[in-house]
Amino acid sequence: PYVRDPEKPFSLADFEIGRPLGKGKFGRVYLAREVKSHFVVALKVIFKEQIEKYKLHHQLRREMEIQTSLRHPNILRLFGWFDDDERIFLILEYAHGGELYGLLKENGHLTEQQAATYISSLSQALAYCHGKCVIHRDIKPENLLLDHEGRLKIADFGWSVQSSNKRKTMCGTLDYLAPEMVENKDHDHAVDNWTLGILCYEFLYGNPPFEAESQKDTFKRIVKVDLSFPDNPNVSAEAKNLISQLLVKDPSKRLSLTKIMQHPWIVKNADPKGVCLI
Ligand SMILES: CC(=O)N[C@H]1CCN(c2c(Cl)cnc3[nH]c(-c4cn(C)nc4C)nc23)C1
Repeated sequence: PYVRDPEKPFSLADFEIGRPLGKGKFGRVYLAREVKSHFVVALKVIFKEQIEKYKLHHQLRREMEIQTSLRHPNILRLFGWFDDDERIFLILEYAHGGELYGLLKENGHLTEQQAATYISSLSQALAYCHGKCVIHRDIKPENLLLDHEGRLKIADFGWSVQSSNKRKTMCGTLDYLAPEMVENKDHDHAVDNWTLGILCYEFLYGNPPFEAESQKDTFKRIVKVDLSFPDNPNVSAEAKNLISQLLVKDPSKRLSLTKIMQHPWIVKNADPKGVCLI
């Protein structure tokens, strides 16, 4: 097979560009193929004048250094980057299965096996990040992708790219923020544990637990932890038990990532290989 000289930097000429996958404030993401190897990637284009305008060089560099250093089956790879006069190009792993959110909206909710497998994968990915002192992986649903085997991939570098379909309602939503964040207190990695509780609820019921007509009402429901479980045959008592141990106001009292992975509902329902053939 074709082996590339590792020293030779990539350039745009090395890629054939395909359809747009998503777009956002800082640029677009395209399906692309490396010409010689036929290797398929997602190519994220960021306009330099946008970076200059918002003074975001150091944040972008930090995000790229972090993303390049993270190697985990549930974190989307950043293979490298290159630039031309007006654009920076990030060479990203392509997730063939698309957005997990699409699967959730299509079926209305996930099975307990799917939900437990994805919560387990997220917990493992976050434990890996926290182990490398990388916190605050922004795990909103639009950042969760699936590979060709249905394995979850966290695709976020802080450059939230609004994908090309649906989820316009997502941007600016408070639904996933923990109390200490909406109350603007300092927060640490325990916010991710809260978000896992939100996601687990949403995977099983089809919508986040504190959804309300207005942001103000969502805010009130979050700070009050106004949690209720509608009667639903698809949701077991163990699932509710896990969610109730994550959606706890005091960050120090939330179930740790290790305890999540050992929870009976996870042990019983999660696929050990993290693969959930859809
Ligand atoms: C957070 C984020 O980046 N969201 C969007 C934009 C790029 N991005 C992808 C990224 Cl960054 C990587 N792989 C992807 N695969 C897909 C995709 C595949 N199908 C069948 N449909 C889609 C959509 N999208 C990506 C998804």
